[in-house]
Amino acid sequence: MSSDHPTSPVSAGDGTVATGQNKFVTPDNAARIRIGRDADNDHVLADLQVSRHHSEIRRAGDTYQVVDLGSRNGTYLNGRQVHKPTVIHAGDVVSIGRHELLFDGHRLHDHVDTGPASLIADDLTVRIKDKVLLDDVSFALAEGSLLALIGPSGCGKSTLVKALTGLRPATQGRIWYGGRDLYADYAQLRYRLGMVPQDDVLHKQLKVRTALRFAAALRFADDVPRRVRWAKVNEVMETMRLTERAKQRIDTLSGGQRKRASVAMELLTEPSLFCLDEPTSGLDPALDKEVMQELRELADKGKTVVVVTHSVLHLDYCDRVLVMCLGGTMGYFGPPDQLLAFFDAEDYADVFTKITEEPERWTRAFRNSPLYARYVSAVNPTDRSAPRPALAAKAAAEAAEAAAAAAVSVTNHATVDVSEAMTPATPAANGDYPAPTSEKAPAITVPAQRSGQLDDEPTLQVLPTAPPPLPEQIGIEPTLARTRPNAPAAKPGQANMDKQGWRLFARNPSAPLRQYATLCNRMVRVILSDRGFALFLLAMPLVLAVLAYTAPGEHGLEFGNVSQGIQAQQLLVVLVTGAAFLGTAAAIREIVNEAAIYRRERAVGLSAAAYLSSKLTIFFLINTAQVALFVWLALFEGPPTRSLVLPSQTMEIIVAMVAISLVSTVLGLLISSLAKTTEQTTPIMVVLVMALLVFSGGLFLLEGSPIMETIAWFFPTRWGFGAGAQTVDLFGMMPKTFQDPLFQHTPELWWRSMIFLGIQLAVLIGLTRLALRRHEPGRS
Ligand SMILES: Nc1ncnc2c1ncn2[C@@H]1O[C@H](COP(=O)(O)OP(=O)(O)OP(=O)(O)O)[C@@H](O)[C@H]1O
Repeated sequence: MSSDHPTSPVSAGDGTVATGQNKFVTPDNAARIRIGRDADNDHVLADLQVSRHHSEIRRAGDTYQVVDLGSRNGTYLNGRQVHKPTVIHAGDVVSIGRHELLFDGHRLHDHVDTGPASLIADDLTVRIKDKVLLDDVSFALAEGSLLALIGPSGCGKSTLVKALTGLRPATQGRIWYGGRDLYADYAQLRYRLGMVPQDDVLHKQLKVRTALRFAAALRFADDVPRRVRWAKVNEVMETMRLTERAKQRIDTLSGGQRKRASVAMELLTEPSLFCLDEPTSGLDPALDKEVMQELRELADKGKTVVVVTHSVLHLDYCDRVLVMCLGGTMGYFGPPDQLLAFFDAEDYADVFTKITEEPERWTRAFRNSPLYARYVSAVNPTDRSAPRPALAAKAAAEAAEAAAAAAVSVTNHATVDVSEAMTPATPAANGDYPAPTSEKAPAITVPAQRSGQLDDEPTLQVLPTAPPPLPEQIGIEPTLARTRPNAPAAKPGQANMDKQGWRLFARNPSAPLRQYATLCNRMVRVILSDRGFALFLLAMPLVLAVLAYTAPGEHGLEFGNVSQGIQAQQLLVVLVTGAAFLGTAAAIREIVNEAAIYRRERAVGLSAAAYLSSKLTIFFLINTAQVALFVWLALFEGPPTRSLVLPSQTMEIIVAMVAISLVSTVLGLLISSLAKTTEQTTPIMVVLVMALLVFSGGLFLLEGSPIMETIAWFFPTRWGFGAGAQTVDLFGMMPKTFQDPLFQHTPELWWRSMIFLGIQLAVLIGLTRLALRRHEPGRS
């Protein structure tokens, strides 16, 4: 690219020119263009996912570099996040929020994705070990289409939705989203996808408005003011007709309202593609119809909507229906009004019977049908026999016209009707199904160009719209990626997710810190909203303290003779067990309970470190208070006679017990992130608390049994019990045959016990962070 490109005389005095919603800059010498949401940027992007000062394009000698300014949602170059100043080349696409800036060597052409995006599934196959869950599924959807996915239970509908949204990428095949490889560019494109899974992704204990406000705080750039976020929340509630329910708890909403709340949450980020997994399950027919109507409205507003449904009553609202057969194959893809004729069925029950009884036959029948040729092969990017070039040429001509028109009047998009691609198939030769009578003709939206001043532009500019699209970009064709040779492909079965982690934290600590504060706040609100759980947390230490008083003897942990030693040992066992129980009980369900929420929020930019830190902080505070109360009450009448390190004997015991409970909390969180269901956690907890008790060394002597002693090293109760025993000098009270050298009353041993607990804590936190990766989107 040349640096001697002429500078433009078209700018206003301040170097900016207003052009509709956008303005473009003509900086003198084009040394730098700052891009962001604030009005003081050279190029302003009105998008709540864009930070106030988001990125810069800087000149560096004869080249230009893109630099992220520590934005919350990142700057992407050809779909990969930019972590350091990176040189841009002609044809590169810099993406910021919903904006795509195409660099032509001199200028950046700004195209905003306001919704419409086409979708092509190309030969999607999902295998888990030897099992094929999805088998060669291919189809194309024009923007603004509504697709219903139907089929018998277990045929792979959810699997397909997970593949389409990158939650569990296909092990083979690709998805082209608006012409871009979804898996390769997933780190950036995931913000454009809306996904409403079967499980609710809002905390049901919260009120609708509160839950949506938290969702907005976690999704928008960290510097978006609260009033702007709240206004957006009000807007999406209005759109989904939830304003009257704003103060109602989500668990008191009807099924349909709950789904609307989930859709409202997704609308916050204005995604282009919406996938909903059984939003109508459990709803009565009226609500079912209502939800389908709403999805139709969304599609009419330009969103591409994919809905999994068991209900076939309202399929006529859809543009396309995909019938799946057991084994994950396609039994039908096409307009709803040709479906029954294709299956030669009277009703949908007949269709389900046929595909359940003879899935292979119907898979084959569809493969060989003109419907397949028309709706699948014709737009399948791998099928070179398809009549694509003609379509592309026609669309290219229309696009050129559209671009010329846009040169005069500035618009964000021009719409070119390429409905030919989507017109119904002609009747089959064998007359198996009738010719369609009516058909929506989805329009393919083409970015238009603002021109007029282009000839005299300065060296570096941002233009508010895109250049004339390449022919392949016009139809539902996956070729934008081909124009970007730098774009890395995704590995099979994976979607490219950039790791932000510490690098982002170092550049912009406010973003993850803001998330951390929001998550802590939300966790407290969720706990307080669940009165039963809050009372349980408060009652547990009281109940345990009462139980501690059932231990025989009146001397508590006082130093004394052998009989007092036995009493002290028994009381310490109660304290250690109580502390371990308090630690694990609350934490063990936490992550598995909200795994669906975590997965969804990770997909829209939640920091895993912020998430885990918030859990640790709140649980540590709760556990510390609980254990301190429990131990203080239990030792009210019998504190230890002497201490080792701290001035207060009781405090020293409390510190040891708190340490046990914190390590147990993290152990609970680790198990919670590994568990598949909440039900699994209860038996695991019972076994875990038993093991913590056995390996504490309080029930019987571990010394002298090397295997037991070695295993005990890995249990926090071993070191916590040891620290308590050292404080009370259990070694000094017990007869020789019951003396464990670990229990000697020395400060060195006490510190050693605490250091071991600290190491266990750190290791378990690391393991929990790793285990959380199981819930990451973009992994198979
Ligand atoms: N992680 C997995 N490992 C092995 N098999 C799996 C896994 N996930 C799903 N399956 C299997 O893949 C098949 C398709 O599952 P999927 O959930 O996609 O079906 P579905 O059509 O959505 O079913 P339903 O209508 O009952 O929700 C089922 O047989 C299921 O048991």
